[in-house]
Amino acid sequence: MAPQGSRAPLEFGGPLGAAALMLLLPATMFHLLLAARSGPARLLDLPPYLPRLEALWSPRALLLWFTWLGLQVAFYLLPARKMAEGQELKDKSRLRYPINGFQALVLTALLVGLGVLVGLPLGALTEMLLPLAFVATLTAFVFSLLLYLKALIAPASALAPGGNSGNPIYDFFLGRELNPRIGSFDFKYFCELRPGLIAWVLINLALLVQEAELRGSPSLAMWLVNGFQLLYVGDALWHEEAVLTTMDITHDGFGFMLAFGDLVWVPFTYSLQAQFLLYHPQPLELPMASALCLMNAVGFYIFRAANSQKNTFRKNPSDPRVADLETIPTATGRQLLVSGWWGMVRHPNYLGDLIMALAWSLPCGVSHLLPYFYLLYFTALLVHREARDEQQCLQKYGLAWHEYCRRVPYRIVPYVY
Ligand SMILES: NC(=O)C1=CN([C@@H]2O[C@H](COP(=O)(O)OP(=O)(O)OC[C@H]3O[C@@H](n4cnc5c(N)ncnc54)[C@H](OP(=O)(O)O)[C@@H]3O)[C@@H](O)[C@H]2O)C=CC1
Ligand SMILES: CC(C)CCC[C@@H](C)[C@H]1CC=C2C3=C(CC[C@@]21C)[C@@]1(C)CC[C@H](O)C(C)(C)[C@@H]1CC3
Repeated sequence: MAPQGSRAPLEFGGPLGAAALMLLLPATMFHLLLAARSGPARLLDLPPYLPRLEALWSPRALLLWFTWLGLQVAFYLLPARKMAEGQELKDKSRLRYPINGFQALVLTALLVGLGVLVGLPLGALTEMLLPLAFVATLTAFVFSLLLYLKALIAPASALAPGGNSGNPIYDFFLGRELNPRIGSFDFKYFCELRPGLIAWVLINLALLVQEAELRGSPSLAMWLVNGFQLLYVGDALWHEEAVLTTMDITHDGFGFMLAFGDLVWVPFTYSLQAQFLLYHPQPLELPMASALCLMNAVGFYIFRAANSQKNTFRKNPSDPRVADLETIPTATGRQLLVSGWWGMVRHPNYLGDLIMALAWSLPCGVSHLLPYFYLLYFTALLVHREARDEQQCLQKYGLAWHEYCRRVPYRIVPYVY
């Protein structure tokens, strides 16, 4: 049952928008997978061909996918170096989460390395991307249905503010329960980082290995894309605790949007640049490669410094690294930073992330739009996310938020937006 009197305004275009997204997102992903391996590799053309069911359905892919999920569950259940507490919930309690995502990345790397040493054909994974994406999509639908049903028996205090409109399509998409768990196993926290992000870099690596098999050695562009994205994923898992304060964990329910986004969209579309490079090798000279390394480093520096500054401040405002920063008090007792990174624009971390997104696409040259899909999608996602966050902050902080917006007028790009 939805909690009475607490209906949140509908997001994502309501039930119609949610239904459209549930069709459009998988369709877009399959289009990208097919276009990347087609000769013309055109983002805006109709799909080069429609795959037959035999090309999509493979029991081997199903087995591989469930083995992958099982492996990551096993790594999640291993003893963690630290247990972190999440944000305070409606009933004033706090959930505890294991911090062992980076350990899962290292263990996966060791296992895959061992596999390759004994003859595992890692490059062959690139031939299975289509059936893997298909079984992963089916899994995401079934999983979201189970989450929806589980939420029917959850107490009102466990429900998310957004996904309880009473419309089944909308609630299925957005997710009804905030932190669905069985015992201490937290489904949303588990899915947010590990299976999708680690699969992303593993797919990238398989594409690099396949390129080496086809052409004798991996191209410089492929090395760059692999290196940049591995840094991003390694950083996310190293700073795993920070995910506990993102809106995905604190605000959004766990439904199709995040289940599909985390488990399917991330590994199969975020690896698009490496997929494109395998089928469309691009020349890249050393001076250009150095410039792209610099661009990625600048983006990463802004992204990491801004995120760490906010996390340090939220954990302990008197920490010497942030104690001198100027702040605005709010009625909630919390403060808002108005100097340092958060005094430049209201989302400096998004700016850094966008600069990195550009550095990941440029190694693919400028002859095709396809490798720029991530940059285009990500810009739209962050602009929309920024607007959602703004709404939530306005509700939380009221006048203090208005004051912050007056003092820091630009959202993401100084003097532009
Ligand atoms: N690669 C990808 O696909 C994606 C990456 N990201 C990345 O994830 C990271 C996290 O992003 P996201 O969860 O959207 O949001 P943020 O990390 O930007 O967090 C927003 C929250 O920060 C707090 N805040 C805002 N302004 C201030 C301030 N001036 N002083 C102190 N606290 C402030 C508010 O929460 P409160 O006050 O309650 O603490 C606000 O709700 C970003 O780096 C983003 O780029 C995000 C989405 C997708
Ligand atoms: C396509 C759908 C409409 C929306 C799906 C969105 C999801 C793919 C993203 C929502 C927030 C995300 C975050 C990351 C990955 C993408 C999703 C799941 C993130 C884990 C990437 C790595 C970063 O360092 C991070 C800050 C940990 C990110 C957190 C948010």
